[in-house]
Amino acid sequence: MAPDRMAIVRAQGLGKTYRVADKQPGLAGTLRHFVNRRERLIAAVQDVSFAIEPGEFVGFLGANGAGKTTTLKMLTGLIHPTSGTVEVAGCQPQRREADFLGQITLVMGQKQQLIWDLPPLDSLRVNAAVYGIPPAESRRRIAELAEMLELGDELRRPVRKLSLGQRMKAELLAALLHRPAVLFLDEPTLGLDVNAQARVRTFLADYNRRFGATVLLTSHYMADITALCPRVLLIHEGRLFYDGSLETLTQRLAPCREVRLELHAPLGAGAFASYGEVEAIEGREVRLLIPRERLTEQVGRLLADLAVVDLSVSDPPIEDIIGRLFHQGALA
Ligand SMILES: Nc1ncnc2c1ncn2[C@@H]1O[C@H](COP(=O)(O)OP(=O)(O)OP(=O)(O)O)[C@@H](O)[C@H]1O
Repeated sequence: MAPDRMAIVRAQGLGKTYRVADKQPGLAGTLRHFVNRRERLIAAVQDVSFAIEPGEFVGFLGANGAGKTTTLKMLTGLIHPTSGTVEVAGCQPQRREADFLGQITLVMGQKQQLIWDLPPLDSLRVNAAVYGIPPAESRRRIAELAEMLELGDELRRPVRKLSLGQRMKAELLAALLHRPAVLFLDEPTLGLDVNAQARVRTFLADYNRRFGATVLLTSHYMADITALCPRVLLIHEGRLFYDGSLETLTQRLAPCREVRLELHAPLGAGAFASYGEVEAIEGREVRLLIPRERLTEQVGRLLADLAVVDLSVSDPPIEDIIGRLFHQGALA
């Protein structure tokens, strides 16, 4: 890849190999390991190169264990690369210098920084002090972000009393108080209900537009990616497989939608063969994959031909799409 002078995030030949103890379970295994220590190497990320320009909103896709979190940890300096180089906002992340930390933020859907028993406002005051933001400026930023996030009184209630969606919005506020130029977001909508997901999404789009922030986002929800990310990076078994527009990727991925049916009575898989590909049958519930261009026609036929109690259409989970893609060898 040609070096890109404009890039705010740049990875060049990035790799990470973990060393793990190769120990058999049980006491005998522990003793054997004690006298004959054996290690196994896991190449979590291999030779990954990409460059992201300021203000871009990039989706980072890959199946479970593909290497996304490991890459994000290297980009934020939490772990050192085994090979290659990383540069973010002109800094080397692994040095964890104050200048670097002031320019980035990392939000992990499964982890929280807000203190459970305190209202978010208390944690926000601590964050403001840590980043050296003067009180008046910090109040102004909190008010601005709270308005964008539709947060009010929730900031005065202990975190443990907030809903998951309110908690995630407060987490985002805390993560953005220091106005980072680069946002690394790892599953920020994980477990949220559909409405809360949509609100977080709207906020992230507004934030990116208003502050020109650069965002690298991982999500298992295809809707997050399609709503926010014109460009995607796709990683598979630690290697970068695709870097380009989401549109082109979607055309390469099986362009199917998932149709869920509830029937009056169970039917065998053969009954659905002419409508689409059967993903799963559980009693009276059936999931089918139908190519987008034939969706209207096939749904019409299903409703006309079968005793359907309920029907819904959605994007198949991103995991399924990517899993199928590699299974079919479309990119491999
Ligand atoms: N600390 C660690 N020690 C050893 N192996 C690890 C460690 N962290 C991750 N791995 C392994 O490295 C590989 C990549 O993991 P990583 O967490 O980066 O994937 P991911 O794409 O983020 O997956 P997920 O979507 O499940 O979070 C996996 O095989 C994982 O088991």
